[in-house]
Amino acid sequence: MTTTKLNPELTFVDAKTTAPIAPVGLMAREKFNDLLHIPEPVSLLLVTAPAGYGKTTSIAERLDALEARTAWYRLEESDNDPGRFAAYLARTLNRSVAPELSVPGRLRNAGYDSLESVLSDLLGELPQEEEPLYLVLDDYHLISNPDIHQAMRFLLRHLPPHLTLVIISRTMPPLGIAQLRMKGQMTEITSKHLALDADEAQRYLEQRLPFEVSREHIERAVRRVEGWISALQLLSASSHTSVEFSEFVDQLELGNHHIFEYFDELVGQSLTEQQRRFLLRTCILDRFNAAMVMRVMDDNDGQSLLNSLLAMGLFIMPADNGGLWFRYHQLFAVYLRHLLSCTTQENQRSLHQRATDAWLELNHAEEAARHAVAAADPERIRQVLDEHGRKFFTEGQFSLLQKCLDALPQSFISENPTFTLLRAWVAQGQYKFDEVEDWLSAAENHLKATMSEEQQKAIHGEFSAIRAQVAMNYGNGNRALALASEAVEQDARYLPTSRVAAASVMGEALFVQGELQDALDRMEDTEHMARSQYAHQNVIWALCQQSEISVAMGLLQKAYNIQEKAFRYAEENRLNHLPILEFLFRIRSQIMWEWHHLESAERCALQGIEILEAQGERWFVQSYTTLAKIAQARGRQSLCADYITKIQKMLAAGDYHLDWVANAHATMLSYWDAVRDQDAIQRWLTIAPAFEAATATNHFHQCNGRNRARALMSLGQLAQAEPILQSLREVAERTGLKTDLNRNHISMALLYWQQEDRTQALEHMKLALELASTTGAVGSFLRLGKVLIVMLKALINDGLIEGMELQRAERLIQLAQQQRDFSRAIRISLDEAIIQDIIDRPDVPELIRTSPLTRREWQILSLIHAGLSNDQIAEHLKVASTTVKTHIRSLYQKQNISHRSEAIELARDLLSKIQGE
Ligand SMILES: Nc1ncnc2c1ncn2[C@@H]1O[C@H](COP(=O)(O)OP(=O)(O)OP(=O)(O)O)[C@@H](O)[C@H]1O
Repeated sequence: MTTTKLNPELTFVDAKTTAPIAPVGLMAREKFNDLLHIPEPVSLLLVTAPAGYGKTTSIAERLDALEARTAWYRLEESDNDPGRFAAYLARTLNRSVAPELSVPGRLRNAGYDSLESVLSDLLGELPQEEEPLYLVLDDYHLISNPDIHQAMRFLLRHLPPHLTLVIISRTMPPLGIAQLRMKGQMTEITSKHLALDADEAQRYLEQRLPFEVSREHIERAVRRVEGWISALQLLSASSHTSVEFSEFVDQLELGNHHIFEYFDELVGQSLTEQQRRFLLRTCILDRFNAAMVMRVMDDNDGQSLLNSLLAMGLFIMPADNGGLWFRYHQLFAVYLRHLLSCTTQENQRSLHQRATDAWLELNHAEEAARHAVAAADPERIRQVLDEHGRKFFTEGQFSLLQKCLDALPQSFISENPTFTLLRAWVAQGQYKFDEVEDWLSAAENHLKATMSEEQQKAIHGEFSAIRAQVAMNYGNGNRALALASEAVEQDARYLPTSRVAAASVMGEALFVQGELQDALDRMEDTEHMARSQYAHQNVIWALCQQSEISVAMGLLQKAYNIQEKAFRYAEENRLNHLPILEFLFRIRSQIMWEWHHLESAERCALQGIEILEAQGERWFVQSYTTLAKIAQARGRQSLCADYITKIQKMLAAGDYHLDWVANAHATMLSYWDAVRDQDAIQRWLTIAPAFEAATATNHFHQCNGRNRARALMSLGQLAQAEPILQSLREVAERTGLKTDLNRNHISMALLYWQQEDRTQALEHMKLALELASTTGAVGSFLRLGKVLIVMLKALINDGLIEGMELQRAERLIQLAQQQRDFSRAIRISLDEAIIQDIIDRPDVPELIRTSPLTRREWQILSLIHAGLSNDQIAEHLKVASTTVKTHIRSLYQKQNISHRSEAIELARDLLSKIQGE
């Protein structure tokens, strides 16, 4: 404790003892209410996070919003002087809560011997009220004087119950935090809490950006900046269009000049040589602890080195719950790696080699593999793969495996059956089927000379499993079944999951051939085999396949339950980061879309994107397809258009399975139909995948066929569409593809409606509604747009449905009314059912009731509204132009109309009442 007397001569700066001024566009952060508004006030509220994380602003905003009594003291370096510290502390209490304090006067005159005696007097003089008081010490990391720390510890020991000390700091203050934490006397707010989540970021950005940004881009931005508000501020100030926005976000991975400058200032000159070396050497690591630091730094006291860095308040974040592992903030890591690349002081390759060895010593194979790859060190890669390659595979670490295998010389692979199998499976997973065969043949040639016949037979069996998978992907079910049956008989010697894989292919082949029950049984067996081998990837895959088969059978609830099982398995085995999980999220989002739970569908699609982010955009086709469907269902045209453009580009650039392609095409066609882009539909027809009714024994061939029919329907070529739908229906009925049957009936209802065959249209709609009782389909109905309302109303008015179907129809009408269409013109026709509905409404214009129109006049009104000329109307109704004119005259007279525009207005008004627009 200091011995000099504390009686400073000061001219006070008022801003230091005033709460900060709120920035323009201050965003409320209600999520802190629970932490701040606790019934029993704690002694210490500790707010720690790196610079610019919103510590000061958030706490000021919340304390103000909660109308808490506060005293602020904003610290600077110069406040390390105890006299100055005491004077400002007394002043802030004096100004904010206790105008009668004698301490400031005594400090000025006689002075005090110690900070503790100042604090004792202050505590004694504070009003003893019950109302909570928050004493905020902002920027406490600037305090380095041990006397002040000691005084604060004294204060914490003697705080009255109504007083909470709020410490805002970039570093952990040395105030005996561990004890307070154990005693439950403190609340902590860290970067984890301060980081903006996607909802907050959306609110924050929407306020600042003059253009619309998709949720997907917002989530990506939040992930890249880890919710760091200052980076989001920079992002919003730097982007003027949504394209600039996403470019800025993408660029962050490579580095951003402004952010580098910010870090330059932050790190500044304050580093010792050893600390600098520490930063450069550890920035290549995804995470580190004291032991790791010791190894990469060749230092025998890793802990104290780590502590000295943590005390600097840099962007070092906790990487586990135990507080032993740390990592750099992603943007800070990019900055440090940039510095590393600009220096010759360190040899990056040897850093990575050292890291490989260190991780292997700690038995962290994945990290070891990543560093061995970064070091481009084949021997080390071989070592990692020898020990852990199979585990990477069963766990589904395909992209890591690929990187390892890419870095190995070809000969390393062909001489090793396990490496060859890994290589070939990875290639097949990336749809590089030709490469699969190349790898397998190369190994067979090589191994012929060195292996016994018995060994070769074993290898052949395992190779057959992968050849079966390739045959499957080429759509050759029979060959796949033959090869898989061979493989399933063979014990797996080189890759433990070969038999599981073969069993899975058999299930898939049966599925594709429309043998749904057998396929399901097979996939259940596969799941059990995979479980017994802890082959996580295969377990999830088998469950996803079971879910897909159940969807095909029309059992969407069952499919949902199977997905739940898969999610549980993933959670129990901590697999949430595995790429295969994207498959699970994707099929979950498809069910959610069908059930019209658009928010959940969107959430799942976005989670899929997050999981596959590191693998590259090529894999987002399916997620983008779902997002486009959701955008369409929400009537968000430009967003939907963006996704459609992206999907088109991706399909043009890559080779995808028909399942993905057909699904994407369905969405593209639906979009073009909604915006009436007939040229696009026409063009699509010229390049559309071939369709053969005989092969439509699975959902993707069914979807592909339906796409063709829907395209023809959009172009008015109804007669050509009809036989396609008929054949799809027949195959779906025969094989039990209930979901497809449901969708086929919906399409057929539309087809016959367009052909003005009301009876057939309604019959198919009725069948579709009946099937929907088990499928729960909603999305497929709503895709029809507003015409659905007319058909359903006709069904109801004609008394053709009752019970469950009636209820479903009413619900669908409601949803279709709420749905926003892209097209400005309302496209439904004034069918009898709709006309009746209009006449029955209390809010229709009087003349509609008093001078009723004939059926023909209604038809003509509808066609005028659709934008047809008199000649076109005559042609459409197959009557003479003069007849049309006569009807129009009568219609105008009855409704007291003199211009065509008034007729259009009248029709729009009437239809809008029915459609909910
Ligand atoms: N709730 C909010 N609404 C609007 N802007 C905010 C909000 N929170 C923080 N900001 C802005 O973010 C930036 C950083 O906030 P702030 O200064 O509070 O961070 P900090 O963590 O206290 O930083 P430092 O450690 O540098 O003191 C500021 O420009 C601030 O205006």
